[in-house]
Amino acid sequence: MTFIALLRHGQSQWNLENRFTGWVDVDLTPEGEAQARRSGVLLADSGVPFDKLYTSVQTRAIRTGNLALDAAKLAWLPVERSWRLNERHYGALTGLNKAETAAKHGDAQVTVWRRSYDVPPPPLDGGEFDLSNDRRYAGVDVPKTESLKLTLERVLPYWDERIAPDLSAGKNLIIAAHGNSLRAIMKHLFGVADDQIVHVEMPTGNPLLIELDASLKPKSARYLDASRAETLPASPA
Ligand SMILES: O=C(O)[C@H](O)COP(=O)(O)O
Repeated sequence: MTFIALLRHGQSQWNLENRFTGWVDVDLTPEGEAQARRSGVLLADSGVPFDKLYTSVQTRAIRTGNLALDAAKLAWLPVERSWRLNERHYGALTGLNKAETAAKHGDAQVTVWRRSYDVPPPPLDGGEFDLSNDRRYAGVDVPKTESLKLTLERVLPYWDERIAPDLSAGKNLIIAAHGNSLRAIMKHLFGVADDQIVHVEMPTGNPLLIELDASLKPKSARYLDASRAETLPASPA
């Protein structure tokens, strides 16, 4: 049996301020750092011998992974990072306050932008949150906006080429990433229907430990901090 732990970064400064973040490189709050350390203790307590950490190239996920590994006494684990595990790009919503945006455009529209499968927010048109010249993205066609579908379409090649082969080889993995890149992975793993993914949420800093069978289908799944768990997809495919 093989295990994968999906770990959304701990609370970030813009989680705290309730702002759309996406690809902006916002750091953890002290509470987020504590959640990351606590995640490491929970991962160690699970008894799973983890072999490798995957992260995005965003500071909040990188630091969450590092703090969790430190707390689990696993700072020696190999780490691989990819922009393909980045948060979904929030387009022109980036930087805006979520409650103010709902007051302006209505809750229904904001739910479509935040949780629908294939409706991207309006595109970002330059400005301070345009990261196309950030050297960490050299050679990457930095998106101007992404739906969850577009996010899954750029996560999946990395899953197929790097992550799935490790799992098939029997490696137990931790993926430290983001609410929506991890929702994309959950959709893929659990076979969640397009119109049901709206109901899937992932809490910050709470590892979701999934046991996979030989064909990489979930056999069981549980949040390691049960007191902050979200509902899991109804029936694993
Ligand atoms: O990018 C963000 O704003 C958050 O990390 C995820 O936000 P969401 O819950 O609005 O998808």
